[in-house]
Amino acid sequence: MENPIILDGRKVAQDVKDRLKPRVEYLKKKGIHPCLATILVGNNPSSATYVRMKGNACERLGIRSKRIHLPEETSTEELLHVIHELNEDHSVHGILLQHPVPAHIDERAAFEAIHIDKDVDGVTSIGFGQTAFQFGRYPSCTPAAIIQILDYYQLPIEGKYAVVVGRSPILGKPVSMMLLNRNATVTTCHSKTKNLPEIVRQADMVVAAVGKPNFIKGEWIKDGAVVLDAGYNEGNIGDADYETCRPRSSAITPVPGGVGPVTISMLLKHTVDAAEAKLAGQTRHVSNA
Ligand SMILES: NC(=O)C1=CN([C@@H]2O[C@H](COP(=O)(O)OP(=O)(O)OC[C@H]3O[C@@H](n4cnc5c(N)ncnc54)[C@H](OP(=O)(O)O)[C@@H]3O)[C@@H](O)[C@H]2O)C=CC1
Ligand SMILES: Nc1nc(=O)c2c([nH]1)NC[C@@H]1CN(c3ccc(C(=O)N[C@@H](CCC(=O)O)C(=O)O)cc3)C=[N+]21
Repeated sequence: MENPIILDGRKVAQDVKDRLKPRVEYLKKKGIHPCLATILVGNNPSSATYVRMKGNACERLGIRSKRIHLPEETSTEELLHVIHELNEDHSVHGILLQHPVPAHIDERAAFEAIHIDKDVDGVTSIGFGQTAFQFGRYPSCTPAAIIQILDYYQLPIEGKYAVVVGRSPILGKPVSMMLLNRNATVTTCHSKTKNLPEIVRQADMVVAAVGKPNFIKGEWIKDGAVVLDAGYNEGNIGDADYETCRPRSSAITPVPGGVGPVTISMLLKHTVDAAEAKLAGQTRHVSNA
């Protein structure tokens, strides 16, 4: 392929945010100030950066951000307590617990503690199940971002063979479900997959969600495939080797400026959705508490 479409995540994110602005204004007029609580545990500098970016993006759009930073030595019980308090706090509409938390904490237990109405990042098992069954409100933000990019550029999903490399609970697994729900034929690969390059070579659409810099090679990419790189590694490096993948693809997300900014815009969208659901009084009917 001579001139692949460079899928401009900043443009997609701006479009999402522009459409949120009037909704935020309306909520405020009705006396509801949308609010996202972010929880950062420990001192991982890149996690701190992402959480700061999320909080700042909220505030730029007029969404309140309640930023909670807990020390590295926080116990699972202490973290659960903080989450329970946020569940009860009527001024908070969404809760984002930044992954990963320090290893001594039971991250799954912490995710599960988030009330389904406030699970704007689709991290609970109920949120995931609802995403898979197509009736839930908030899918995980990065998978939602990938779908948003495809739709913005009107790249068809139905009937395509999608290969997802990675199966984590908030990225590889849910994006596989979402692509399946859009009638793609999906293969999900992981660290025990044999012949990964051969599988990727069949794909019309490749989602890179591995967490290893430049892991997906250009030689694995079928001519004209669409490459969606969710990877975000030290030094702004994606999981797909951009220089070799780009010339073979028909469309590709760069890093930075691809999936990342759209992920943040989806988080804002889900927070506004949650505030609106509260205004409409819907949330009392859906509960995992
Ligand atoms: N842009 C954004 O908004 C976001 C970006 N990210 C980025 O996406 C990437 C993935 O994140 P995340 O899903 O949380 O990472 P995880 O580490 O949780 O998962 C990585 C997945 O990749 C698989 N994997 C590891 N090595 C190989 C291999 N050699 N061959 C095939 N599969 C392999 C693992 O397999 P197994 O299950 O067998 O261990 C696992 O399923 C990271 O770069 C992260 O920074 C993440 C979230 C949001
Ligand atoms: N519960 C949870 N949900 C997440 O969605 C989540 C998480 N935990 N843990 C960590 C990863 C990482 N992540 C990023 C989001 C945006 C950018 C982003 O916007 N990056 C900009 C660059 C920003 C810059 O560094 O200047 C870009 O790609 O253009 C990057 C990474 C979300 N994550």
